[in-house]
Amino acid sequence: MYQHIQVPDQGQKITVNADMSLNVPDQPIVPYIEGDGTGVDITPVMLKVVDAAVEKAYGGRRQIQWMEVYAGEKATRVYGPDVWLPQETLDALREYVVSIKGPLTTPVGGGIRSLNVALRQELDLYVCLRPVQYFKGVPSPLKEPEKTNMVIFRENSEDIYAGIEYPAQSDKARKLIRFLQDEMGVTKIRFPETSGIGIKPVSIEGTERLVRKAIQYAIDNDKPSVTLVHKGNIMKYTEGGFRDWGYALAQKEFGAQPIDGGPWCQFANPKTGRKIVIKDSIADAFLQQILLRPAEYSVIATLNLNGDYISDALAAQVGGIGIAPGANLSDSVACFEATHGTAPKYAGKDYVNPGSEILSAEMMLRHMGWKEAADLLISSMEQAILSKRVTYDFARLMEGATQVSCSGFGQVMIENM
Ligand SMILES: NC(=O)C1=CN([C@@H]2O[C@H](COP(=O)(O)OP(=O)(O)OC[C@H]3O[C@@H](n4cnc5c(N)ncnc54)[C@H](OP(=O)(O)O)[C@@H]3O)[C@@H](O)[C@H]2O)C=CC1
Ligand SMILES: O=C(O)CCC(=O)C(=O)O
Ligand SMILES: [Mg+2]
Repeated sequence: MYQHIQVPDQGQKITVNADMSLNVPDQPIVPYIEGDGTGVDITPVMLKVVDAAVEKAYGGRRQIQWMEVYAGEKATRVYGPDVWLPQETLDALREYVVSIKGPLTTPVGGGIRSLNVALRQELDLYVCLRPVQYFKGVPSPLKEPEKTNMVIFRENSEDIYAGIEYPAQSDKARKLIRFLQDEMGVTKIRFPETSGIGIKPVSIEGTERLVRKAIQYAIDNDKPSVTLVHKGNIMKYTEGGFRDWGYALAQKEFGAQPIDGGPWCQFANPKTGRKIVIKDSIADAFLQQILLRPAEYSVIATLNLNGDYISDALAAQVGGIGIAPGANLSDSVACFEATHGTAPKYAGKDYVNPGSEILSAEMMLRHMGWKEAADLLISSMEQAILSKRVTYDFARLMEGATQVSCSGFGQVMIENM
């Protein structure tokens, strides 16, 4: 029994088998978080468009029973002023296995820590999976945007996102700095009296489980390469560790052999026989190469902060974060969410592109094995874009476009199913 979550009368839970495959009933109960800011605009549109696709694909035989759960500002209205991420929200997301969320606001500087990060950490959703793919007709700053076709595996549970940091001039910052100076012989904190300080944990286990998923994805989807993106020349034992442990895992678990003495290595895809190259790139160079030579990159495995930057940069190459979907995954639980945030200046205006959250739902349907409904979301979005009835973000860059609202774009998609 929940305090504020209303479990739908109809429908059943999705369950997980011992081999981590899913049992998906025809009427699964799927929790959703509306989200802050533009969440109030895009989430209702996503629900409506997904319902229409499921109805069209299965003619009433299948239907999602949506169950609202609360986080962020809405949670504080439902549960009380300081309750941002209620325990029963976490319980429900775990218990119902597959869920979707709108964006949640995190203040800069002080205030609450990120609820998005907290959710990933509490549920150990260690993979942030963000596919970046071009839709025909989308305006892009690149001449050949179709050459950008990558899938980001961003480590979601550690790195500087662990939130171990202390404000400048606080007792804890002073204590930690004194410890570093007195016990660890550190002399290079330039202004010790006024430094805020943060800690960046990166582990062998955390790296291995992420890189394993990235390589398995390359095998399952017949991809030519996995690139480990890091800044290991500077952060040798965290980002450099990630690179070394990633290569070691590829050799140990997938039988990869060094190319020309390494460190790049390769193995034959056991499903197709085609070779998969494991390579690495230093993050700053990588950010220029994805613009200049995007076709050379396919699956990307990277740490939390790099993955955050790279996600938005790659999204821009194929038309922006209006159509950038994502998933947060553990071995059993999945919570889907857009790459973008709450875009507060547009909140409540029925204005922004709901495409990222709809495409996140497309990933969710595919994860559930509801391929026909997922395919309908893709084809109807393609049609909507080709007909140039698009939201402001595309309309301002397209010639001859008709600008539609957030809900209007949902309606155009439904008409195209
Ligand atoms: N997973 C999550 O819940 C995330 C939450 N956040 C949080 O969101 C808040 C705002 O962050 P901010 O840095 O402004 O980043 P946002 O991603 O919210 O917005 C940045 C810009 O991206 C464009 N954009 C965002 N959403 C859409 C959309 N649906 N359709 C079209 N364009 C869009 C807009 O560009 P333009 O101005 O050009 O129109 C917007 O100004 C912060 O509190 C941040 O912490 C951020 C990222 C992820
Ligand atoms: O948690 C936040 O507020 C921002 C997170 C973010 O930018 C991301 O996950 O891409
Ligand atoms: Mg981000």
